[in-house]
Amino acid sequence: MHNTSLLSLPIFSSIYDVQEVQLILLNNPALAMAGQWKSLKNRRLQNWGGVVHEKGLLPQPLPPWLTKITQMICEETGLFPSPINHVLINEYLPHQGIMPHQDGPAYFPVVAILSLGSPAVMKFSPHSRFGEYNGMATNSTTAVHDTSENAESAENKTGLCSDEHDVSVLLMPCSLLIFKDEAYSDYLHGIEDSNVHQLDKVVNAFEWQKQEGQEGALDVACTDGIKSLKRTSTRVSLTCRLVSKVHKNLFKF
Ligand SMILES: O=C(O)CCC(=O)C(=O)O
Ligand SMILES: [Fe+2]
Repeated sequence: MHNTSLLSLPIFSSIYDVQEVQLILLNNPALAMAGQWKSLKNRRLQNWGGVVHEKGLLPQPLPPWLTKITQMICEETGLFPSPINHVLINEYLPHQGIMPHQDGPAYFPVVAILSLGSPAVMKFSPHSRFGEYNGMATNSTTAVHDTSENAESAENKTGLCSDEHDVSVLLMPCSLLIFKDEAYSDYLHGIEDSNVHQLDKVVNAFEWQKQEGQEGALDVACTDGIKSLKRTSTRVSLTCRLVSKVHKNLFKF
């Protein structure tokens, strides 16, 4: 994919402050309850809204403290044809991330990620090049997943080839990232397992530049002219999506 196509990607169509939401969430006991978390190799996960299968969702109602947020996202963005019905909460320690992956086919192709806590950088890499470089069909070489958990077992191939078409986004606390269209279908997204994230390809550098020198600004280091974000505390994210096909009964699949 060419740079022009990358520039026209509507992946940052809505980034706005949701400080009120952070207050609701960080005061919510469900987030603190150990029993709600599933520990994965490199992060912890809470699954809300039911079980996602390839053919649809076996639903469970979202709790009111989550629908408050998902309704707000639907209303503000106008991008979801029906209410968001599935939310994953991921928790990352400073050295943790999520492998490059593509979200599964069960989801409506618009993703809203609310970031809380420590900032981090998410990288979008075109996955057509995985096919080119590895001589395999694109879909079989990417970590397409339904629940985020399968991303753990996928092989990370980002080191194999040029990253000139990669695009990175700084995920600031209390921001909402929406990605859709080509960003959903033609790109993998991931967060590096490192407590230092490079800022040189970040498209929304103004987000941290406007805070430079101020109290509470990002912890940025500069080595050989390259600026990097130092991750020092936990990040929590809410990945909000819509599974269009909802099954009331497992046996009707
Ligand atoms: O934590 C994030 O920002 C990304 C999570 C994600 O990509 C996913 O749950 O599919
Ligand atoms: Fe994802």
